[in-house]
Amino acid sequence: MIRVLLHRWPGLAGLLLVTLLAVSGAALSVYPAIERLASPQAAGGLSVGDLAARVQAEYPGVEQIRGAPSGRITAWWFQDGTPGAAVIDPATGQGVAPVDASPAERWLVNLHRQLFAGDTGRLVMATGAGVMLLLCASGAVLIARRMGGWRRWFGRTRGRLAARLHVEMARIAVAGLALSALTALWMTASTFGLLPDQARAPLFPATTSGQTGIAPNHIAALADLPVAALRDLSFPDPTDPTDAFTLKTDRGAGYLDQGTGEVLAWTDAQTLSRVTETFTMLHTGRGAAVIGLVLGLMALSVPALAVSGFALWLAGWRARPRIRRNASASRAETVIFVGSEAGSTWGFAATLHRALSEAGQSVHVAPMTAFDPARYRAAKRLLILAATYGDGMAPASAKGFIERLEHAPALSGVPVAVLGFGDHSFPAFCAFADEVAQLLTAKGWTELLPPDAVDRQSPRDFARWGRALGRTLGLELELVHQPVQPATEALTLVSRRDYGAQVQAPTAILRFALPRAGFWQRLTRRGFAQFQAGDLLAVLPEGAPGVAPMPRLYSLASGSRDGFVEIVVRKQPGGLCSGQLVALEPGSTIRAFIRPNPGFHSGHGRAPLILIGAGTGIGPLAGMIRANRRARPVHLFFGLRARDSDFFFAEELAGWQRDGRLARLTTATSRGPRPYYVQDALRHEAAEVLAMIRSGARIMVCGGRAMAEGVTAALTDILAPAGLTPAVLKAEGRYVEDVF
Ligand SMILES: Cc1cc2nc3c(=O)[nH]c(=O)nc-3n(C[C@H](O)[C@H](O)[C@H](O)COP(=O)(O)O)c2cc1C
Repeated sequence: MIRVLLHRWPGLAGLLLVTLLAVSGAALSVYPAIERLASPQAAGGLSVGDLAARVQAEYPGVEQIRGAPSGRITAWWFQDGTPGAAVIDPATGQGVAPVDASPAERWLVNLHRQLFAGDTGRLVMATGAGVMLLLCASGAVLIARRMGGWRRWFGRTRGRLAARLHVEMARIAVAGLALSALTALWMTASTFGLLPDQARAPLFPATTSGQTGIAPNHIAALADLPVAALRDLSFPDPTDPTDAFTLKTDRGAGYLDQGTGEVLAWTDAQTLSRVTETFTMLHTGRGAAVIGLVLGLMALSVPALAVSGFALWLAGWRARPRIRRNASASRAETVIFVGSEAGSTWGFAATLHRALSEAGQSVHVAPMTAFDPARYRAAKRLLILAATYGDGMAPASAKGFIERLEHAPALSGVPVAVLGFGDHSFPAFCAFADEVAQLLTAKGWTELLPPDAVDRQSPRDFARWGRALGRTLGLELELVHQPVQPATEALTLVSRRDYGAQVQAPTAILRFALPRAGFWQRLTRRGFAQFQAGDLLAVLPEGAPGVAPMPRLYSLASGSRDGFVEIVVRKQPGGLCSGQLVALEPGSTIRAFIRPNPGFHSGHGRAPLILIGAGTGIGPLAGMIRANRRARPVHLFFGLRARDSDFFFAEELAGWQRDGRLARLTTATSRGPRPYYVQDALRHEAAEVLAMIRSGARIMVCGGRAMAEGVTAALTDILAPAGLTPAVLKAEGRYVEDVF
């Protein structure tokens, strides 16, 4: 509700208006600082009386002197029949600069306050400020939720780049943006006379002394008044004895006799008008130039927030299949939650929605991020379809679900079923769905069905679960879902290098030409337009005609900047896809698409990298070293069987060592009189490894499961003297694995 109604829709609707307000406001924020630097300031002890006398000496026809909170003094006069005005140097009373703002500033002010459209424009801009305030308030609540509480406001952010950027900018800028929006609304209300804050001048005195000619520096009320407190001093007509000085200060307003200097009438400013003055100062920065500049800088985050917010919405919108006739959350009997990263689970959810709707139920489908039990007033059951990513992590559309579930009371009489979507070749098979199921039980939710899993988007697994669900609900439920694969590209093999024949493990490094990315891919930097080593190439094997093949995933040993697509493939005994790939000849083609794997990217920092790989696991690590053109310190531990048979990338590794991309290479060969594995090499170099970790190194492991377990055991021992564990490093994102 907060995310959608109070943040997403107002944000999308007000995107351009709020951006325009913020950018013009940021540009205007520099003027008060310039004004402050350019305006001569009054000396500390100077009184308004002395200032007025100095100005009068220079300009005998002076009519008005104004003081701004910034310290700028301006005067208006009438001399020899012509009006004049200038910024005044208080030390001399002489004009030093013209009063008028520059044309650029005037143009910006007109745009920022009223869109060049008078009162209507003012109201439009005020609506923009209102939307900004709403976005700040709802955004702050969403950040607190995402971070797991207000106290963790500045905690580590995770997730996609656009989401991270959005949160990181917002949590710094939100207070300033809210202040700018609030003060803008207040000023608009004051402009339209909606606040009872106008400094009410007292009634003009009915009688005066009838005398004229007192010098301003002889008027006690002016002699005691510091220049900083002056807002406006209007001089009387010396030929009219019934006229008087009009004085406005930061404390109030009144009239002074032009013959005796006596205070004829006075009204103190009301609290509200002081609030208005303070708010105006904060908003415009006039009188508080540094605050103005800081707020201006914060306003500059708005275009970036708008772009990242829009990109997030667009990505979510594109990833979600259109669910037709989605019942509202409050009326649905069955609520289906989807945890998905790449979108395929949404397809399963759409099939389930259609089948249940056809059986006469009202069904609502939502991402797991929208979980809010208070809304499901008519719900009789909840169904959770959750994929798993990384090392048992939540997928994008389930971020924050665990925290929400922890804080929500169980709905009584509303049982829940959890169906995991995963891939058995990952060690943490459906681990996120398992975590959800366990937490539901711990929080006292009733189980509708025992937790189940769909392996590699298997239509059979899904249909089996559907039948079990049907039995529980007393329905005939036949779920037929054939997952739709992303569009594939044809890749042509350009070269191959063969290894492993001597150790009965035929392996090839296959290099394909980079296919031309389509317009949309280039625009959104997806697919073959933008990938890096560690992402996955999903290859569709040739199968029996009419049968949709499941893609097989291979870690990429190259990035799009390399200009080719490279993978390392070992022929698996009886393996359909690996057999076909290893048999490819240059010129032949395969069909494939890119699966991003952001959890296994080397990142951009300068922190050292410890890369550990065995066998074909060297592939993505070699690609990361090739991309290391800025010579970040990289230490590679490479486990192979025998140097003369499967030392993949041997020549390139030597070249990368020479040109600084690879700082150090340690190989461990397992075949021979004394088998030696990467975990042995790690223990052997424990001191160096620990020193690198202490200096902030990130560890990346790629290869078979047994090797990864051996590495974890070795690192457990190596880290112990520093009071660290692999689990701690994993939680910090400094220890990542790509295990098969
Ligand atoms: C980079 C990556 C990491 C994955 N990690 C796991 C994992 O740790 N455990 C698991 O069971 N499945 C894992 N999977 C498999 C996905 O969970 C599975 O393909 C799922 O059906 C994807 O659903 P989605 O398309 O809705 O995101 C991973 C898939 C990818 C591409």
